[in-house]
Amino acid sequence: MTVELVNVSKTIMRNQVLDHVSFHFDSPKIYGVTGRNGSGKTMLIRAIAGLLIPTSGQVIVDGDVLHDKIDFPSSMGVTIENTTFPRDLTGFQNLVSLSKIKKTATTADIKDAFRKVGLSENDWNTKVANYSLGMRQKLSIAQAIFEKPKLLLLDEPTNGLDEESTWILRNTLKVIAHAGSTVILASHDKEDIAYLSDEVIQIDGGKIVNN
Ligand SMILES: Nc1ncnc2c1ncn2[C@@H]1O[C@H](COP(=O)(O)OP(=O)(O)OP(=O)(O)O)[C@@H](O)[C@H]1O
Repeated sequence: MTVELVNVSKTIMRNQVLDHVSFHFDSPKIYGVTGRNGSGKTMLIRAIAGLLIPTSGQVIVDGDVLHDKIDFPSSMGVTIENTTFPRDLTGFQNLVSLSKIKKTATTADIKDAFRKVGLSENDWNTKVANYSLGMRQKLSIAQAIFEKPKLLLLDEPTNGLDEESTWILRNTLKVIAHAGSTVILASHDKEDIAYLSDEVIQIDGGKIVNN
């Protein structure tokens, strides 16, 4: 999947959170977006996901302009900070209920996604109310990958993960990219960026500063 940002700017309450961002994302590749707190990483991810409408400029996904012909990229998985899930359902029940919306994934795909993020069968049969922070993070990533999206957008994916889980996830992301997807991840973690990125995007004050 290709994503083209053409002069994308966004102003929220006089704060310019994205400032004339132009970039071409391609597959199969992992893009690491990095920058200090408040630099605009999450805003960039949101704009690509169709969750933020630019004040000016365009986001073009596989040739289609977002908020014109389409509202969201057609094949997309996304994690945004503080994703919430119904707490009385198990992790497995949560993903089964999501899979009923688009009908693009089987229960085998869901179990496969749990394994790929390091959630055990015991974990995925536990109610989300009893999940730790790291387990919720894994569920959020499983939610993003279970439909095998062509575009995967991840905001701080290793936040809250222990070392073993971090490596399981990093290897999973490499496999997903090599299978042909475009992966864009925002991270503060230097090791995430160094190990995962085919291309690094440094952002500051809503601008890409390394291109
Ligand atoms: N809901 C909001 N309304 C208005 N401004 C916001 C909102 N959320 C974030 N901002 C502002 O947008 C700018 C970019 O924020 P963003 O969340 O993209 O930063 P970030 O690089 O992801 O930061 P962090 O590393 O802390 O996650 C900041 O100036 C922030 O104050």
